[in-house]
Amino acid sequence: MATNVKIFDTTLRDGTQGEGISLSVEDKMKIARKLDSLGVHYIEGGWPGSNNKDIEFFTRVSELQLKNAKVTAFGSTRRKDTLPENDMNLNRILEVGVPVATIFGKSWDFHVFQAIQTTLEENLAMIYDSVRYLKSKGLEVIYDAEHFFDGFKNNRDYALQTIKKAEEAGADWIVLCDTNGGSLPHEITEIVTVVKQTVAAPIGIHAHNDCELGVANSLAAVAAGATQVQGTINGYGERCGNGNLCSIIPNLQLKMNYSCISAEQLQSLASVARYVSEIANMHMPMNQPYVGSAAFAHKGGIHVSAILRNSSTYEHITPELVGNKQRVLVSELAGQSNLVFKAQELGLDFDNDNQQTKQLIEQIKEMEHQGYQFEGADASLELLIRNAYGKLEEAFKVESFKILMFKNENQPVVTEAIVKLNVQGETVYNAAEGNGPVNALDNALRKCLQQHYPALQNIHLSDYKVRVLDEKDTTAAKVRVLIESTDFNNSWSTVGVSDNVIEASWDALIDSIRYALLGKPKVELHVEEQRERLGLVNH
Ligand SMILES: CC(=O)SCCNC(=O)CCNC(=O)[C@H](O)C(C)(C)COP(=O)(O)OP(=O)(O)OC[C@H]1O[C@@H](n2cnc3c(N)ncnc32)[C@H](O)[C@@H]1OP(=O)(O)O
Ligand SMILES: CC(=O)C(=O)O
Repeated sequence: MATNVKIFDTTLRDGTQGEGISLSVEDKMKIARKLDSLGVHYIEGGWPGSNNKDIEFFTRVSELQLKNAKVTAFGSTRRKDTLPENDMNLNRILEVGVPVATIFGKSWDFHVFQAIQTTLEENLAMIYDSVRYLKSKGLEVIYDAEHFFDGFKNNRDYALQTIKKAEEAGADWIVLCDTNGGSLPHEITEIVTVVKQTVAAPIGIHAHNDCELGVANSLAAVAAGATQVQGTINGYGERCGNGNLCSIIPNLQLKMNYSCISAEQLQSLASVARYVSEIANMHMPMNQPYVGSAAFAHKGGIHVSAILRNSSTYEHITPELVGNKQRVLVSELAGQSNLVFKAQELGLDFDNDNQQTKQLIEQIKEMEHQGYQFEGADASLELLIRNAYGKLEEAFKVESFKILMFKNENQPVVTEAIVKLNVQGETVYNAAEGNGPVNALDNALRKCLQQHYPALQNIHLSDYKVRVLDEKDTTAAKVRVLIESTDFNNSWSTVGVSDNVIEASWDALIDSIRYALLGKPKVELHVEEQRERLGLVNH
């Protein structure tokens, strides 16, 4: 039977020590609920001795009625030369009413002298007294041996004495911390093996990522006998972060045959990772292993050709096991197989030997050479594919557009756009103002189309990015514009390229609206409505 490994999540404590991350109480509550449904065993909610926000989280967390996780509060061992019952940090842990306390103490003699400036004996007493005090109050106590690996390398005997003190005082877990993240996997293996022979309490690992080894070191510790892993979602945390649970959990479970969470819970991993990144307002790297949007995205034509035959040729696991999915990108590196895959996704039927497919691939490669980028503009790509195979019914044709901008001194700039379209045989002409040229064009375009296509009112632009393609030409440089649009249920991206930023924006905008109108029938106006629109109604 698979050995159980307990997952201790410290996103809400060590995760918030990462630069740029600040979570409100409400954010912490939302993340705690997600972590609980993911099935982690411990949620470290914060340090009640540090701030009122964390205290409020602990007082409110019972509202969540968590099903799987125990909530734990963090703190340090008592201050030097005091009694534990007089120590504010320890008492705050008791006051917030958690069932589990996680306290850290010093294992590195260098830190005892330099950071807390006391004697080796007093540090041992601080560890013993603090664990004992919390145990005497009935709490489960997790003892985090800060800098254990550095301490072991510097003074092995003393480092081992510190954890023996914690065990003697009744600690339920001894967690070995690679606090500075400087250890290598083989060192972790050797040291955890020695610790296993020295203490009987269950061992945990808390590995920082400063050598990009947070995950590898956590796995090495488990292989050497640790049965608790502390880490964070997406690896957030102090400096370079903590061991990333989004990689540690699937590695333990899918590669090493340990059991952490259920197979069903594992399938929510990618969505938990994205959810936490949204709440933390941290960009999620697309190439993040297991859970990133590119973790199973195939770009090279050789790869796509093979995965069409068998996905395992270029995928180390089935993406759905962690709630992710396979994607195929089309770019200048594509072969015909990439297009065949895309076409199948769109429900279009064509094969490799088709002459049109070959021409379309050439067209895409040439356009990418000119500066287009289709892997970030799925909707423009779909329009191109549909057009090439005669499956694109155009809702409208553009006849012309014009932009006027004027500024009087001390007055804001006024921008007006005039757009002329042919909407299935009918010429439509409209003008609109906007807070810039792209906004004015968008408004005029909608005015032309809205009456025939009411669905447009639910569609808006959610992002607009401009990238200069050849900086050396400065203001005359070619630019690529990427527009993201949404109708609240779906979002799609389109691209335009030109040496005129307005034209590039217009092309991306037109693609966005065309895509939005795919498959939408034109609503015919009654004679009265047409007369009203043309201003021929007598009021
Ligand atoms: C490895 C880790 O990630 S540990 C967690 C680190 N996280 C944080 O520090 C975030 C929260 N911290 C805080 O809010 C504050 O630092 C507090 C409230 C804990 C302490 O604030 P202050 O009392 O102003 O102390 P300050 O932060 O300046 O210095 C740390 C103090 O803790 C003491 N200390 C450090 N580690 C320990 C320990 N394991 N046991 C006991 N005391 C400790 C230091 O000796 C120092 O006290 P001193 O100045 O009397 O020698
Ligand atoms: C306890 C902790 O956060 C560390 O040692 O890194």
